Amino acid sequence: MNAHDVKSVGIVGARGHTGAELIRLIARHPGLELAFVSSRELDGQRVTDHVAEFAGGLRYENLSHEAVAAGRADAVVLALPNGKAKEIVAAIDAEKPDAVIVDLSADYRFDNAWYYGLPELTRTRYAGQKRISNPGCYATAMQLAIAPLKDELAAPPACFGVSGYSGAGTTPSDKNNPEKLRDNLMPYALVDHLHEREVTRQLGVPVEFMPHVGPHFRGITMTVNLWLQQSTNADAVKAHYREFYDGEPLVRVIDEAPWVSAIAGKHYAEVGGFAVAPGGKRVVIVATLDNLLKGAATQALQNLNLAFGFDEMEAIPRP
Ligand SMILES: NC(=O)C1=CN([C@@H]2O[C@H](COP(=O)(O)OP(=O)(O)OC[C@H]3O[C@@H](n4cnc5c(N)ncnc54)[C@H](OP(=O)(O)O)[C@@H]3O)[C@@H](O)[C@H]2O)C=CC1
Ligand SMILES: CC(=O)N[C@@H](CCC(=O)OP(=O)(O)O)C(=O)O
Repeated sequence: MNAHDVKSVGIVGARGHTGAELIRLIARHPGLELAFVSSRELDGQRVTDHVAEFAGGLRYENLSHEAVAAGRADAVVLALPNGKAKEIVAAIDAEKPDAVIVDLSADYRFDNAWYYGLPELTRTRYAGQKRISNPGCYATAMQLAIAPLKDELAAPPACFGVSGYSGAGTTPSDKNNPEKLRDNLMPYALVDHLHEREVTRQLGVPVEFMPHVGPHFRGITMTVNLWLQQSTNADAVKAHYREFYDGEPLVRVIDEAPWVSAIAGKHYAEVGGFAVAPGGKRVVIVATLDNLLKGAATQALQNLNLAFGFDEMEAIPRP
């Protein structure tokens, strides 16, 4: 890769869990470099002191929206909590409309002007859009589990999800308090979670989602109960999923129900289980993924690679 092909990326909210993962991924990418990393709390501190995989003298900066927009980045990744993107997007729209923006929050997932980037399911809709909304972590797991059967459904899929507590970010709450989570499983937002609406909108079929947070740090287990119109058997369902995800390095279809401990720190999702109830119309499928990687940073890198014309898997370790 020639030096002039190297694209620069700025990260806003770079102290957070997903921002740190993205710094690690960009550090190993031959075609990307970091232009800036913005954080209020870490202003002035060296990135190497927080992300060991990063080499170089770059320091975190507390940048205003205007400074972000005026920065030299070809792409800006927003890794801010929900509800914080609008003003910064407006500043970039005004100053540098051709810059790519990848937003990790939920703020643009319902906006038709933005490309929704779940590559395995939506990449054929990518047509050079510069505004990219990165899917939610649970929403990624649900869509990967349901999409191959979405046209066969007889009822809304019921999705039981359990997330590690890194899914709740770094702002202190019960959901990321290891003391309160010890020996515990915390149900929350049992109807109308944002990801329920996100998946319903993206797949075009209603889904029912019941989230929980557990005592582990990273990784999601999504167990999905699907009622089908026609009866089937486990071998047929497995074969259908293998064919649907054939050639997808970041979706591994396995026979058994996957364990979350196996995908923590991994870039791919696993989909398996494929239990079929007597009668053949009720199927249970389990998907696991690392919420910080395929559920966030790895997916953001797939989207950046797509936007810059790199191989979609560039710098993403293969299974
Ligand atoms: N965690 C996960 O598993 C996933 C998260 N996401 C989404 O990605 C985004 C980032 O998530 P995550 O990395 O977990 O978040 P964190 O809470 O870990 O980090 C958020 C970052 O944004 C900065 N920030 C700027 N403004 C605010 C503010 N008003 N309140 C709090 N923090 C602020 C933080 O502080 P500072 O400025 O001091 O650096 C920090 O750098 C969120 O929208 C989240 O919903 C999506 C998929 C998965
Ligand atoms: C355990 C936990 O709290 N998880 C978060 C989801 C994290 C995520 O993907 O959130 P966004 O849709 O906000 O990007 C939640 O349920 O809100």
